Amino acid sequence: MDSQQKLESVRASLGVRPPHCSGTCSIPSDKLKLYYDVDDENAGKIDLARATPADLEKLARACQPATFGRNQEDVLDETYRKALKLDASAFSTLFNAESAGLADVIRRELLEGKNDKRDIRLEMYKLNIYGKDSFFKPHKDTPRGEKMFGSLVIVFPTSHEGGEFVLRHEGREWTIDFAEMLSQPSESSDPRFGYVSFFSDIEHEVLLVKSGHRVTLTYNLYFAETQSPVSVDAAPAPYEQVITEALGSLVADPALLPKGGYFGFGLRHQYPVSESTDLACLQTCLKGSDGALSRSLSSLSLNWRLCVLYRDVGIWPKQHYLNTRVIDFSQHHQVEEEDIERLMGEGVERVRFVDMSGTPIKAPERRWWSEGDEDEDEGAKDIFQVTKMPSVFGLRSIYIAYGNEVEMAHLYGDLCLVAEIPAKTA
Ligand SMILES: O=C(O)CCC(=O)C(=O)O
Ligand SMILES: [Fe+2]
Repeated sequence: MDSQQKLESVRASLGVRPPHCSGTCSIPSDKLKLYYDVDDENAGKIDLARATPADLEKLARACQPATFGRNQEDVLDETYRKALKLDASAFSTLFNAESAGLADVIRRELLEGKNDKRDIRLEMYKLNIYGKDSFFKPHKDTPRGEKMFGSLVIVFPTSHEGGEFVLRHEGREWTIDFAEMLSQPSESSDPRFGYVSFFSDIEHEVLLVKSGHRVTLTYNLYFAETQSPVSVDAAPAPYEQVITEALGSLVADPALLPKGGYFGFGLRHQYPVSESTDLACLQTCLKGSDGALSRSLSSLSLNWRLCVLYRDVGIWPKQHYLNTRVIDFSQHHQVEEEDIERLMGEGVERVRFVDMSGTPIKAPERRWWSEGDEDEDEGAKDIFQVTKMPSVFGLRSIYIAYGNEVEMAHLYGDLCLVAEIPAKTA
C-alpha cells in the first residue's frame, strides 16, 4: 500500500458505525400505565398497552403545544413542530427505561467497545403526543451540559400510522418505522415498546403522523459524573481494531511527516461547548468513532488532545491557530496580530498546514507575495489533516439553529483532535 492508500483506509475505518441504535422490547403490561395530573379537569390514568382512542384524546387534551428552540429563542411554530407535550412534573409512570434494560442496550450498542462499561444516567425529559398531522422537522437535541452525549426516545404501542423517525449524518440517512415494527406479531404475550437512542448532535426528524396517536417519552443521556473513562479489562470493539491497524500503518509510513508534527482530525460529532469549557474535560466524553479514534491513538502510544482550530486569523498574513478554549472572536471585526495571543490565552499554538511529505501548503495569494520568504511561518508547528478539520470563528457562528429547546449555556461546537507524530529516525 502506498501512503495515499494508507490514508484512505484510515478515513474509511472512521466512518463505519451508525450513530444510533433502535429496536423493540417486551415489557410487563403494568409498566405501561401512566398517571397524569395537570389540573382538576385534566387528570387521569391511561394504559398505554391497550389505550382506546377516547383515552388518548383525553390525554391529548391535558397536554400543551410543544415548543422548540430556534435561533436562541423558545418558539411555538406549528409549521416546524406540531405536537403536544407533558412536562415530567405532570405525570408519573411505572415505566423505567433503566429497569427495562435500556441502559445496557445503549452501553452495548451505541457506546460499545471500551466505553460499554461506563456508567450512564438516563434523565426522563418529556412525554410527547403526535396526533393526526403532527410532526417535528429536522433538529438536533439541545446539549444540557458537557456530560450529555445522547438522547433516547421510547415509542409506546398506541395505534398509529406514519410518524417515522428519520436520522441523518454525514450524507447518510436511516428511517425507523415504529408503527410498522410494533404492529408485527411478537413471540411474547407481553406488550412491546420501540426505542431509538442516538448521539444528540445527530439531526433527526419525526415524519407526519397519518392516523392515530403516536405517544413517546424522551430522555437525555449523560455520562455519570465520577467515572474513570475506560475500564481496563474491556476489549476494544472489532471496528476499533481496524482503526488502530489502519492508523498504525499510516503513522509508521516513512514518507509521512518525516520531520514529525501533528496529525489533525476533524471530530465527526459535535460537542457542547461554552467560553468556559476546558476541552480536556470533553476528552472523556467522546462519542462513537471519535472515542474509538482517541482510544486507538492511545493504544499506539501517541499523545493527543482536543482543540479548536481558528483558520485565517489576523490581518495579513493570516495565520492558523489551535487553542484549548473556545474564544468568541465574532465581536472583533479585525484582530491585530499582537492581540491574538492575548485573546486566545495560554493554550494557543500557531500551526501551518503541510502535505503528507511535510511540505507547507500555501494559499495562492501567499505564494505570490512571499516567494522565498519563510519567516512568517517560523515557530509554527506542522500539521497534516488526516480528515478535514473544521474551523470556528466565534460562539455566534456555532449556535444551533434548530434545537428541541433553548439553552444558552452550551452550544454545539465543531472540534478537532491533534495527535503528536514523532520525527522519523532514519
Ligand atoms: O417524540 C419523538 O419521536 C422525538 C421527539 C424529539 O426529537 C424531541 O423531543 O427532541
Ligand atoms: Fe429531538
